[in-house]
Amino acid sequence: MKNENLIKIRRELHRIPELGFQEFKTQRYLLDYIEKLPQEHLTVETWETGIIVKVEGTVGGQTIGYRADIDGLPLTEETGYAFTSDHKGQMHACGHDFHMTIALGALTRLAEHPAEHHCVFLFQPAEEGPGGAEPMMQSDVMKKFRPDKIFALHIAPDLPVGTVSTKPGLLFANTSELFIDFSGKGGHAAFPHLTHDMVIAASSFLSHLQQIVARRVDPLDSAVITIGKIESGTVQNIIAQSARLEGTIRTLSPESMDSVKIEIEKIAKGYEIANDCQISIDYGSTYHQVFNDAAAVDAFQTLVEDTDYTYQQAKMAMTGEDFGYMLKEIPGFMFWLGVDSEAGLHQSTLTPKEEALTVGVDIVELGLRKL
Ligand SMILES: CC(=O)N[C@@H](CCC[C@H](N)C(=O)O)C(=O)O
Repeated sequence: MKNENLIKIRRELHRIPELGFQEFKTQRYLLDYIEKLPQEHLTVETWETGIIVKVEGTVGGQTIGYRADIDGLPLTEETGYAFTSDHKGQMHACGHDFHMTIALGALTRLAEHPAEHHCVFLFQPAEEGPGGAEPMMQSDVMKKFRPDKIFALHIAPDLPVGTVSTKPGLLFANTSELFIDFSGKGGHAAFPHLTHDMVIAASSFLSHLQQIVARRVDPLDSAVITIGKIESGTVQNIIAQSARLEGTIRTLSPESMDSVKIEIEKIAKGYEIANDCQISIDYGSTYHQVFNDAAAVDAFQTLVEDTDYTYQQAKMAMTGEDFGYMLKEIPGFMFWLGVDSEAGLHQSTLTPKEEALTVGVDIVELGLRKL
């Protein structure tokens, strides 16, 4: 398939970003495309808003899987693209439009010329949250199509087009969402001593959270606590009776995740006493770390080095990916695909270079045929 066809698909998908488990138009778009491919070797099934496509091999034997995530983010796009999101406040700001297009490109090639072994394409919902990989793994449809090896890619804005990058072992962090609700006595702005101000409680709690990373986590280990959203108050002259912090925790090991959570809970107990308030903590969804199989990465590196594309050793990143749940059960790996964008992931101005689409299709096809 020519890059211009891939660009057309990417732009059409870019217009219709949808949040986790609401990817109805996206699923329809993907199914419409898949239905137009040669069907002789294909089996297509849906799971929730996701899709699984099996391409029967000409000989049989092992099954290799490729996973593409399909959801968008709650972010207002500011790219200035002519094909900007039709869905106000939602955007493909993490490259899932690329991931899906590349999967369709590779699927097209495989449907036309199947590999000797079987291949499975997983179009997975809800990577950004609440997480589609874990329930998809446990589904009956996955039991039927379960691959023996699996891989996936993620766009990398900081890498040039033509470069792919990964590493054996730990690639991405353990994650846990973090929702903290504060509730206390509000009142008149002029009489603070008669209230317990939840704006003050939540904002100092927020700063205190950073002390966990600075003083409770071994400096040779690593953790991130990010609060991405604060909500509190109704008007400038009422002391707020409630506040909410929304964020995420990232650690390099599941054990550090447990200790960070214990520290957060300890601080919360202290704040409840000091601010005469109630604090409730909800950890939302958690993702298992992305741990790449060393032998699979080694084989991938050899394959890529045999092409005109560049293989680069990656560093660990504090990104999360629910693909980690698939890798927990099936050997495989995730890799970065260079897309050279000045703006990074989760930014409203993310503009990955579309020349990277063909690179992605070439590499995914290679992996599916040769791994
Ligand atoms: C690749 C990527 O950006 N993934 C997301 C995964 C988010 C998981 C969850 N909603 C959380 O925020 O903890 C990321 O933010 O790393």
